[in-house]
Amino acid sequence: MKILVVGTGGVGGYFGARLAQAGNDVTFIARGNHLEAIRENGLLVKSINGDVCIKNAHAVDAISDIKHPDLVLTAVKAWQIKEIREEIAQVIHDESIVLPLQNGVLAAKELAEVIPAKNVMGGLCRIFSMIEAPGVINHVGYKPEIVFGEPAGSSSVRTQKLSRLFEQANISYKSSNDIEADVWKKFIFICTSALLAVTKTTYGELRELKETRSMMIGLLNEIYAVSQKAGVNIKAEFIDKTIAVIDSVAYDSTSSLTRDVWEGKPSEIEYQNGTVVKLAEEYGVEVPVNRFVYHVILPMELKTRSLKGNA
Ligand SMILES: NC(=O)C1=CN([C@@H]2O[C@H](COP(=O)(O)OP(=O)(O)OC[C@H]3O[C@@H](n4cnc5c(N)ncnc54)[C@H](OP(=O)(O)O)[C@@H]3O)[C@@H](O)[C@H]2O)C=CC1
Ligand SMILES: CC(C)(CO)C(=O)C(=O)O
Repeated sequence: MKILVVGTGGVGGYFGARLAQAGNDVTFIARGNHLEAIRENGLLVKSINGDVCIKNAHAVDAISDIKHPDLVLTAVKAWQIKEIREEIAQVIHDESIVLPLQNGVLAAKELAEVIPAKNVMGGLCRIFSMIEAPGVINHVGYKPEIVFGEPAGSSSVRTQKLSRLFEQANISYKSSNDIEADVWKKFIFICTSALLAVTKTTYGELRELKETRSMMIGLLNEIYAVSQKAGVNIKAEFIDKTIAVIDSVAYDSTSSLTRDVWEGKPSEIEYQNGTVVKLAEEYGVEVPVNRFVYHVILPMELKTRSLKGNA
């Protein structure tokens, strides 16, 4: 299968390398010294599941350099979707699958505003990985998994095609019959990242102090209430299950947004708690904890973006 990985970071670098390792024709979109290093030395993925180096990885900086991919994995940060969607629309063919792996609930919608909706599937991923150095990805935690599904539910020829692809590449996957609910479930969980960021805690520290634990539970319940107004099919027990997951993750775990905020990098706050606040306003739901963490991070976010010329 001809695969285009747009964004060769923690996510795109890992999954793209596993697909290339399995013999697929993978092109990686990267830029700057990361692209140069990949071209010079190949793409090295260090992983708790076993390292792999894709020598002679096909890496370019322009999406327009590749024509007619069968599968496009979008693996840029959520706010970068709007920067890449026009170019993707220009290179795909009638049956290409565009599969977003972003955190948040807006990626598929933002892609389908420009790319024909029939080409866009719903998706998400789980992994703990990052760019360690130019040309080097480090997968340090979580069993990597891709979840995908038809926006309308049910299995299809292309969900079967993706299942075979990931199976052959030894990538854990779930073909979902309700990808909207799965994307929202991850969204509810991941929105605790901003609470970790503002309280300067790991999941272990956040959950053990009763004051921060109660904020965490409040934050989760608020997003659940928004999901119900949005008509997403999630049962109320999901919140208790999420709390149980948080109680079971390694004490020192954090998440990508938390680390981005701490490191003064642009973060996905607009696509996480910022989105919760906007949707809550639309639906008339009170979300005081989400509003608080969003507003605390916002000044740092705006400063970081203006310093980096990204505002
Ligand atoms: N990392 C993780 O553990 C997990 C991440 N996610 C989600 O996956 C998504 C991707 O995250 P992650 O992989 O961590 O992000 P990274 O920042 O590690 O990777 C994104 C890469 O895409 C590059 N990129 C962006 N736009 C372009 C462009 N136009 N041309 C070329 N390269 C480009 C970025 O370059 P540059 O830095 O120059 O912008 C960067 O190297 C996010 O939504 C995240 O929330 C989900 C689960 C786990
Ligand atoms: C929490 C985690 C690692 C799960 O995949 C994640 O999505 C992130 O760090 O952004």
